[in-house]
Amino acid sequence: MEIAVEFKDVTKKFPQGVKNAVNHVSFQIRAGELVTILGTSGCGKTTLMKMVNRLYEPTSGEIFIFGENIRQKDPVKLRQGIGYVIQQIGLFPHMTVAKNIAVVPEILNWEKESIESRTHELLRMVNLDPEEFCSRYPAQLSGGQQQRVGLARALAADPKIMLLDEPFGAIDAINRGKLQDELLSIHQSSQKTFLFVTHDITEALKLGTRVLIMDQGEIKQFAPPREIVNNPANEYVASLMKSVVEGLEFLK
Ligand SMILES: Nc1ncnc2c1ncn2[C@@H]1O[C@H](COP(=O)(O)OP(=O)(O)OP(=O)(O)O)[C@@H](O)[C@H]1O
Repeated sequence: MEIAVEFKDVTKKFPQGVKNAVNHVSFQIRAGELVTILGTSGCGKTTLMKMVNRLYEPTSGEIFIFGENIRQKDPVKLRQGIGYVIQQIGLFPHMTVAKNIAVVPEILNWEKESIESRTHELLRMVNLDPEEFCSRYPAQLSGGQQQRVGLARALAADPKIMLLDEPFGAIDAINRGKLQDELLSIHQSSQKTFLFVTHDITEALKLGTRVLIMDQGEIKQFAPPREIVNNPANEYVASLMKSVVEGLEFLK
């Protein structure tokens, strides 16, 4: 099986940081996996993710994407091939929904007709009617709709890898559940490799083909959800899983 993302002994220390934000981390992600990265606030999830598209550079260690050392790639070109969705969305406020989605295809000089048909296809994929939404501006959308457009924009140029950093963090529980289901079906139909950061244990277990659990910059377990639940590798993972069950204790 092809390896999409590989970290080899990667460490990141920020100049002001006392400890390493990411501490000697090694792992491999196979093409087509949806890996959720789970851990409490400050454990290094975002730092790990931002090294994949070179928003941060590792202090030491090497990162490979489809076998290529990303240090040898132009960061701008690298990012054009990697979709990126964050909680704060970052849609361009002065551009319509259609223009927002078309940003990368336009940079890549796609034909006008291809851009238009791709925009419509993507809006349908994230359950927004193109007729209704193409010409709206971000301020005229709900938070959940904005997040859907953010997802469509990240998918626009058909990247092989998608990075999602707490993309549904600010969405209410009902819409969050719907977006999770849509993400699962997009993942299943697209064959892309997804890395999805969350601090929500249920979300990590629901979405991940494998879950990468971090604590204090280190990997505590990297395994399929069922194995994490049935065979936690250590006390830390066991206590995380216990907290999910205990969260439902009040129902008794
Ligand atoms: N630019 C920075 N400069 C200095 N320290 C940083 C910087 N960014 C993050 N850190 C530190 O690195 C550690 C890991 O941060 P990171 O943002 O990766 O955590 P996280 O797991 O994504 O947390 P959260 O769930 O709260 O977003 C934290 O201790 C944080 O304070």
